[in-house]
Amino acid sequence: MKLFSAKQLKEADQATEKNEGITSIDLMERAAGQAFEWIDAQLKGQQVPIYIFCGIGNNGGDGLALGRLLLNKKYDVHSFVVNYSENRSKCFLINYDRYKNTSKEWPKLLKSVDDFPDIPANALVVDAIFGIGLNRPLDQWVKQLVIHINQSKTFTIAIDVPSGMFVDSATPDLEAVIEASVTLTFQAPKLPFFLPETARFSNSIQVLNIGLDGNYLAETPTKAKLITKPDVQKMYQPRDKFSHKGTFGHALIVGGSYGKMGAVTLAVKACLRAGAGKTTTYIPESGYTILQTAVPEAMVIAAQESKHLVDFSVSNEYEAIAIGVGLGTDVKTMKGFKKFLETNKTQLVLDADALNLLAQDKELLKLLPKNCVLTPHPGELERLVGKWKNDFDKLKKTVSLSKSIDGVVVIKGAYTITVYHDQYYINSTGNPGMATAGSGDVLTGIITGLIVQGYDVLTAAVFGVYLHGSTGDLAAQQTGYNSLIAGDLIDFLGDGFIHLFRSDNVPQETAGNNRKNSN
Ligand SMILES: NC(=O)C1=CN([C@@H]2O[C@H](COP(=O)(O)OP(=O)(O)OC[C@H]3O[C@@H](n4cnc5c(N)ncnc54)[C@H](O)[C@@H]3O)[C@@H](O)[C@H]2O)[C@H](O)CC1
Ligand SMILES: [K+]
Repeated sequence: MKLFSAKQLKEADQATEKNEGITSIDLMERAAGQAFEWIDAQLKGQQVPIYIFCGIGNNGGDGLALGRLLLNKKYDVHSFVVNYSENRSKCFLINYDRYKNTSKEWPKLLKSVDDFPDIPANALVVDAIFGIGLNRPLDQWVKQLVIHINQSKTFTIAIDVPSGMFVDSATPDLEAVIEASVTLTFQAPKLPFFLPETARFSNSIQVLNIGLDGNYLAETPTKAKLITKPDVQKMYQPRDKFSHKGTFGHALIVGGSYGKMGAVTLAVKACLRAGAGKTTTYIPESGYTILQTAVPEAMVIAAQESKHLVDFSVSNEYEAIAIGVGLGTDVKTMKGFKKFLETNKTQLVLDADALNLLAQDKELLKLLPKNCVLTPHPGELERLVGKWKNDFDKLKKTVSLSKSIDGVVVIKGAYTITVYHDQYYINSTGNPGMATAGSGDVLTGIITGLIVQGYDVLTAAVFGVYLHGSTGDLAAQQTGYNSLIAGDLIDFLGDGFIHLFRSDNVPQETAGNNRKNSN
């Protein structure tokens, strides 16, 4: 699903008006009508005081049109115009008149803190102060109004975006943003709904289709995409009946150190479950028995050194090498790692301590082969690219890193973002249960397993991240969040694949039953 910028949404707006022969006021009526339908379907006529705060632009116009529709359906509506400027938009003014013709009670004008109404605890608040047109910090008194609404702790519905949130750049003041209970957003979600600093303001997103021009939406490329099930269904490569294990590649997992062999165990198991034809691990000698016992399906090459890897001389028979899980950052390991990078030509997935070694000596980044995949969590990313000022700056820095290595960078988090050059692929699956030791090792294994099967690195990263998250969601239905452990992600990976082509409406019990049947 494409995430359009504010500028693109305005262009889509114009294309719709031109191609459908409608005016912007018709489009606003459509948007407000959709918001009305949604709210009416929840309230079903229930009488609660509805407090609508409208700005003076088109977001405010939406709010007034919505207020009129609610009044027509005999809801108890109280409207306020937040008079932050004299530059009222045309569509706002038309809806202002229409509102006055519907209601005996005119919207109350708010001009300063003194005008703020008390908001009853049982009120439903509608935030239509600012939408995608916000382009500078809020005036002090408008910020106070936002704080006043947030402090009311009432159920708050944001129209299009929570007011105060910037769509295409960093939100300058995180205290001046509406904390929406639900965000009714038009046509497509907006990028900051998924970024760590701002996601909490747009809890529970409902996308309302207002029928913007289909051609414009289809043909306009966006920097950011939200990756959902239909996107990954297209990525899946079905298996040929006459395929054999050689068809699906050979992966090498390099890592492990004394006390951290579990990381390699998890990665190699995940790699096999993701579908790699063959896997080999290259580990310090002390891990030999552990690996052979824990994963009989994997081959093991034990290095001479017992506790840390020092020498990384591996053959070039693999389609991809994952390096870093449980590796450690011993000085001798660093030396060997550098030597390995100087000669290696195989596709790489770099995680954990391999990223920490790269961060210790950034010159090593120049030795990476084209099209490698880096999977940092925010701490590892910061060590690689330096401190960022905000989420947009973080993306910018990650884009630079991706371009400089000509590879893929996966920023792990609640909404994992895969960055390739200046494209962002935002993942929509996963849950807080996955914040557990070893979860990242499993992801490394999945991505590597997909690459060796023939998925290109970008697809392997985007698809792998989605699968990792959806598998976590399926696992959590059985374990709950607290009890989910990384090994569960491996156990449920098969369900993750099967679920790709199953209806989303499968009840949780059915998913659970299927799992039991398959065991
Ligand atoms: N195509 C669509 O997506 C549709 C969008 N609709 C709604 O329209 C808004 C966007 O409306 P717009 O008038 O462009 O902007 P806002 O209402 O968000 O803001 C009003 C106006 O205020 C000025 N401004 C910006 N920052 C500040 C500030 N800090 N203080 C004071 N004034 C400020 C700026 O000039 C803005 O233009 C969209 O979100 C939807 O809700 C349509 O209804 C349907 C089609
Ligand atoms: K809003």
